[in-house]
Amino acid sequence: MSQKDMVKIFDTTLRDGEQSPGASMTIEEKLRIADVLEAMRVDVIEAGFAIASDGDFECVRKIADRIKDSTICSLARAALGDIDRAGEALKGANSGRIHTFIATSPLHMKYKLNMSPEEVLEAIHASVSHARNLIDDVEWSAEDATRTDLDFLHRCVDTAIKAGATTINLPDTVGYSTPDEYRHMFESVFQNVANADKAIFSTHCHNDLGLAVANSLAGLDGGARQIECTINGIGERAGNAAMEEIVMALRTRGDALPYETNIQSQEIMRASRLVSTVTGFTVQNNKAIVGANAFAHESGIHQDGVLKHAETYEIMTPESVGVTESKLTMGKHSGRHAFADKLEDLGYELGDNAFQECFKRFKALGDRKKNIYDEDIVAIVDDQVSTSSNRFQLVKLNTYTGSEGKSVSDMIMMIDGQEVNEVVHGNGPVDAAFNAIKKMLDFNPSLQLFQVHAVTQGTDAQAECTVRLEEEGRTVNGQGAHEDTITAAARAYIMAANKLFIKREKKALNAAE
Ligand SMILES: CC(=O)SCCNC(=O)CCNC(=O)[C@H](O)C(C)(C)COP(=O)(O)OP(=O)(O)OC[C@H]1O[C@@H](n2cnc3c(N)ncnc32)[C@H](O)[C@@H]1OP(=O)(O)O
Ligand SMILES: CC(C)C(=O)C(=O)O
Ligand SMILES: [Mg+2]
Repeated sequence: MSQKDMVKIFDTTLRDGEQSPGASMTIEEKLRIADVLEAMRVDVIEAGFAIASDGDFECVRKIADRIKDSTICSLARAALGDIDRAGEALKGANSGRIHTFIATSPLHMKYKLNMSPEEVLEAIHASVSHARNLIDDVEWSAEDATRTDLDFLHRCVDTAIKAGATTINLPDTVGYSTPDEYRHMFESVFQNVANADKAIFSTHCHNDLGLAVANSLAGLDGGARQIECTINGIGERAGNAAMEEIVMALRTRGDALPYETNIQSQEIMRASRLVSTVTGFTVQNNKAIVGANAFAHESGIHQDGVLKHAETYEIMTPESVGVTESKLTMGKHSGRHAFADKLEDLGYELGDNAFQECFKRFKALGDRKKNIYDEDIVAIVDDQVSTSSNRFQLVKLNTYTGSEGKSVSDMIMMIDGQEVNEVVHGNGPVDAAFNAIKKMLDFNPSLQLFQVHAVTQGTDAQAECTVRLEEEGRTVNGQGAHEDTITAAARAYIMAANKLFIKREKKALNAAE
């Protein structure tokens, strides 16, 4: 039997999440998100704030009619009209909840509500009792609980429970609290409110200081058994506690956090992508659990570790959150183990020398290029493999060019094991490079084709060049790849030259026989 306490997950992506500036969602989009939340087995879905608009009312109504496995909830101020509207929208729900709230901090009571503490207590009693007359499941929230005087908070909670609230939520509305303070607030309420055991207590933390998840978990230690959160942590200002972080913290650190949720964590990625698409809020790459880099490794030491045993650098499996597999991102920090693994994936089997040469070129490319794609590695390997045993090889090329005057090519080539250097002019950098090769090899074939394309996207993409040369009726093609287009062109030309010389030699041999 499990020793862990169950914690309800109350998702407010469709209510507090939608309060993020720019995150408005259509009814159809909200229905799609509600479907995914139900599939994740979220306990409570806060579908909207029914009084806010006819559209919000319709959203709550339609979600209540459609979703059968999760409790559907609507927010309502401490106002009878709000509560009636919420009750109306929830009529079709299998399991409905009215969530009514009022601010309890001195600041909010004085400046925003213009109400005395006694008036707020009366409003709590009136609103919760009214809601209980409409529905059995009533949640009451003390808005700005963390800046509320504790003695007054005890009285408010006591009043709400006496009036029939079944869930008591103590939000850190402005993300002001620290974990110790937040835990202590719950402990204080449990110690000072006689009937506290009659309700389930809930956390609702905002992320203004980046503490929303830590505070929510501290709330569990204080006795809360429901957490309010949103997918991707969206919500008012800096957002709410992120559901995926809470769920995976509880799952991964069950040893330190003895709580369980009903959430099907393999649905997390699907939910995250849907919310991101619908709201247009991209998830930052380094976002915990759902960021593009959450299961990606670029540095060689980490890649080596993950290849040998994933747990060296992964504290949860990618599959557990719905990611197919971890990603070994190839880049300048990668090492030989990861490069060998990538080559195997791409179907290459290289000998030792070719491997070392390709790895050297890959590292050099990594120094110049931000993202290295599979296509880049294929281009390097194909280029290297097809040129490594050739008589003529490019060692170094510098070109000097501009909008005026001739271009200059300063090239070193290896010709039959000897380095040869030429500095040659041309009409543009490619012409200068080709002239240098012609001079060093003392030949003058006709250029029939010169074609360049980018291997991947971006201005730092490698160029792949094709050159076709013709000499005395013999035609050959050469290819070359490099992040410097002129170098790629020179490599292609030299490859074609190698083929042409082989053909020449064959012809001479045939003639001699
Ligand atoms: C912490 C939170 O996330 S709270 C939820 C915040 N979400 C939203 O506000 C989104 C939806 N809101 C809305 O559509 C609108 O604000 C409505 C429909 C609720 C109200 O609109 P309006 O009647 O035009 O009022 P407005 O928004 O300008 O002001 C809010 C009023 O509600 C009062 N109020 C605020 N909270 C509460 C409360 N919990 N209980 C009772 N009254 C409240 C304010 O004091 C103010 O009253 P006043 O008009 O007497 O000064
Ligand atoms: C309405 C309440 C629960 C809220 O969103 C908050 O206090 O942040
Ligand atoms: Mg909130």
